[in-house]
Amino acid sequence: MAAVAPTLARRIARPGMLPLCSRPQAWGRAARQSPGLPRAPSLLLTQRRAFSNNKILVELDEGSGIATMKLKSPPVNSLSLDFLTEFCISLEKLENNRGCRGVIFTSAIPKIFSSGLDITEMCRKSTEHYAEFWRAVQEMWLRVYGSNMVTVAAINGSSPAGGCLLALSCDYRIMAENPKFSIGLNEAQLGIVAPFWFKDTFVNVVGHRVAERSLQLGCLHSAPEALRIGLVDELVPEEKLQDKAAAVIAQWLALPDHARQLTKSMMRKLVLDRLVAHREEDIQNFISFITKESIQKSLHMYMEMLKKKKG
Ligand SMILES: CC/C=C\CCC/C=C/C(=O)SCCNC(=O)CCNC(=O)[C@H](O)C(C)(C)COP(=O)(O)OP(=O)(O)OC[C@H]1O[C@@H](n2cnc3c(N)ncnc32)[C@H](O)[C@@H]1OP(=O)(O)O
Repeated sequence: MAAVAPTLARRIARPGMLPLCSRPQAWGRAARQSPGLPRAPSLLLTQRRAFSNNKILVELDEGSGIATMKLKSPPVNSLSLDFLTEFCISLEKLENNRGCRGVIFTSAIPKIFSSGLDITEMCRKSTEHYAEFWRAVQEMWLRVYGSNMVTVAAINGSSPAGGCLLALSCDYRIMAENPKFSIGLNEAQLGIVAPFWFKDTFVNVVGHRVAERSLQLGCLHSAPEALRIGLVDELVPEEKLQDKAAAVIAQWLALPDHARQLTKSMMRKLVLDRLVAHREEDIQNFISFITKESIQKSLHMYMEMLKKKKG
């Protein structure tokens, strides 16, 4: 894993290279193993494979074909460049493993699913750094939103902004029914703007009106409210979250893979293609926005506010 990471990091970062996700993902790929094929009962019970790098723990149950990607980057699972690189490597490994047909994303950090993009990656850095970071953010979204596998977010904590985007990019969202946990695209509260593909993903889940209001106000919705507006699909007690997520994936995998995958592609292709077609422009747009002095000040003030809240 350590030997692969720098290569992939470079591939994500180099503007001249074909983006990894320009390869067909949810479309044009051979279907995975068809459902309903008998599996040896012993496999169902025993075969588990785990691999881990620094920030993500991956466990694959070979009997069911369901993997769990546990985010474990203390203190708050912020999406740093290193984290995003590891995330994409882990997901690519699963995507290339024909024995894996579904993934659960969850957190190993109590009370926090992900705190969103690492704000320090957006403060006082070089243009080259911003380009590399933003390409990695795009890559994460392209890979999850375009995945051939069934993807479920088991949201066991708060999930603002980029963390919410990760959940929104899945096929299904289950949240722990703790009213203290919140989720939403709160970028406006930081004085920044959710990019068009964050917005498109949000609109595709909750509809235009709810998305517009929530985005303009930078809302963080409590778990019950998230359920009410359709931002998450169901709430369950935290201790039942993982079992429920696996049960949902099994249900989705009961359908023929090719039909599910082509349908997913049909629903998502337009939005995915829009970013793929405008990837470099989107990076330049991010750079010109984030390097504005007023934006840097806003981010600085927000970080100070987080620190004060703590003290
Ligand atoms: C053209 C387009 C331009 C721009 C688009 C950019 C899109 C941006 C998307 C984003 O995702 S921006 C990030 C938004 N995230 C947030 O607003 C979350 C902020 N964090 C919190 O609300 C809380 O930290 C919490 C996640 C609810 C956890 O609270 P808790 O009380 O448990 O921890 P604490 O606040 O003390 O934080 C611990 C530690 O972690 C630091 N931290 C928190 N979040 C981030 C983050 N996103 N990035 C970097 N660092 C983060 C926090 O400052 C503390 O640090 P310290 O221990 O050094 O004080």
